[in-house]
Amino acid sequence: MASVYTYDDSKSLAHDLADYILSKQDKALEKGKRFNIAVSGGSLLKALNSGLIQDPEFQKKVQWSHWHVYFCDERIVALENEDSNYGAFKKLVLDPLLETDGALGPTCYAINESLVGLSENDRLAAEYESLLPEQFDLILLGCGPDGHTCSLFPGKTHEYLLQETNKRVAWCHSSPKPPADRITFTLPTLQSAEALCFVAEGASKQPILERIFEGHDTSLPAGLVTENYQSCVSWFVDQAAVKGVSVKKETYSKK
Ligand SMILES: O=C1O[C@H](COP(=O)(O)O)[C@@H](O)[C@H](O)[C@H]1O
Repeated sequence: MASVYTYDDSKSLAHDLADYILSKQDKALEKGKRFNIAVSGGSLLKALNSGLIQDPEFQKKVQWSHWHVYFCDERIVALENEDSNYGAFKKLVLDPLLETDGALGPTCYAINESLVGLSENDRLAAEYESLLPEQFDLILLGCGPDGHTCSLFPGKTHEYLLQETNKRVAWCHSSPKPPADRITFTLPTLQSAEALCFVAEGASKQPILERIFEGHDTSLPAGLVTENYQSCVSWFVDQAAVKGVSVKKETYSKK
């Protein structure tokens, strides 16, 4: 079963999330020199800023120079565009890190910006796929109010993304949430990860979490991932996101 950890406020959620991420970092570095992590965009990044950058307990424990950071999905826009997930990660994690004394940053894998706007989106996805490690130690996921995760959207129009069995990264066109063109990890990439971790906060997520946890709704990509890969899935949520939802809430224990 997926683990669901619930918090009263964003700060304590971010604290335990950072602890969880570091337990995966340490486990990966016991085996080798790299921590292969993929991050999503959106609200998750604020939690990373709070837990990994601002929280004094963790600042010194993050071994950034061993981190290899990939993006679960990316909007096909210039990296400086305000819609870029890399751009948002830079603003909330990389730039603040520069202000931290002596900290070496992670290695980040962004899309090939020179292909943006050239109608070469399949190539852009394939190039990004060629950068991926064989397996991720951890993939950090968001969940949109419509139940999307990465840029895997619910509904017939985007079913082709969930049906993808060969490609590890696919081009998502006509995204219901702008911008329209994106690339996204596919289910095989998520399935092969050591650990998958969702973060969802706020009352706007409650109706969809009810469908995921109570309804076990696999028509929603976030629900499908939760149901199919249960044992390696964790959710960090706040009270507002699961208000009135019947789900077994666990207490996170420090690893
Ligand atoms: O469009 C996207 O949305 C999801 C969810 O974002 P949130 O702000 O509702 O948490 C995000 O995980 C994904 O990376 C992003 O491209």
